[in-house]
Amino acid sequence: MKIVVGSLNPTKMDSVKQVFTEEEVVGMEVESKVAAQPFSDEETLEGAINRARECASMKKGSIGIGLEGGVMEIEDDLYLCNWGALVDQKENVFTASGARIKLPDEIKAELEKGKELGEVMDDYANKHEVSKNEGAIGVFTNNLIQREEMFRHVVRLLKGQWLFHQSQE
Ligand SMILES: O=P(O)(O)OP(=O)(O)OP(=O)(O)OC[C@H]1O[C@@H](n2cnc3c(O)ncnc32)[C@H](O)[C@@H]1O
Ligand SMILES: [Mg+2]
Repeated sequence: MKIVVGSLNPTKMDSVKQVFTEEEVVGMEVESKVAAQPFSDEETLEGAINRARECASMKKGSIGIGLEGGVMEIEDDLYLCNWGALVDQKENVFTASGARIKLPDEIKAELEKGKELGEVMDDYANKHEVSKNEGAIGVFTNNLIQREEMFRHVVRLLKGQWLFHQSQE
């Protein structure tokens, strides 16, 4: 069985490979069909589902996985949010979200100017491609939780729900 991941970002690809160890995992760039920087849970989830659906439809018999990063507001605070979706061969859709942390107000201010978090984080941390490495979650947790580990948890939640569904059939 083939797993198609809707991204070439190594944190996303590696997280799926860590969870689906027996399967062939391939990545492809697909459209999330939402803003490059989603600004709510709903929009981030929609991006993940769109990616997963497109991947699942690419090759018959394969499973599609979409992972999407975004931010969402709770009162005046902005939180990092991440969503994942798995679409199986029968077009069943499973969804799960990742851990969230509050972003500093200075990051919020930059995002409100219309910048993408990836770009803001590179400037903030004075690093290159934070989003493909530890991620914002890594920077702001002193690397205790990095982006790949956070996505790995999401992918495990997806795989587990899919396995449970299969066990009920
Ligand atoms: O190639 P894709 O799969 O699109 O990978 P991406 O890094 O762009 O990731 P997303 O589209 O899922 O995330 C939307 C935006 O938020 C950024 N982002 C999300 N989570 C992040 C994190 O933990 N650290 C840094 N940037 C993050 C990301 O770089 C994008 O600008
Ligand atoms: Mg992106």
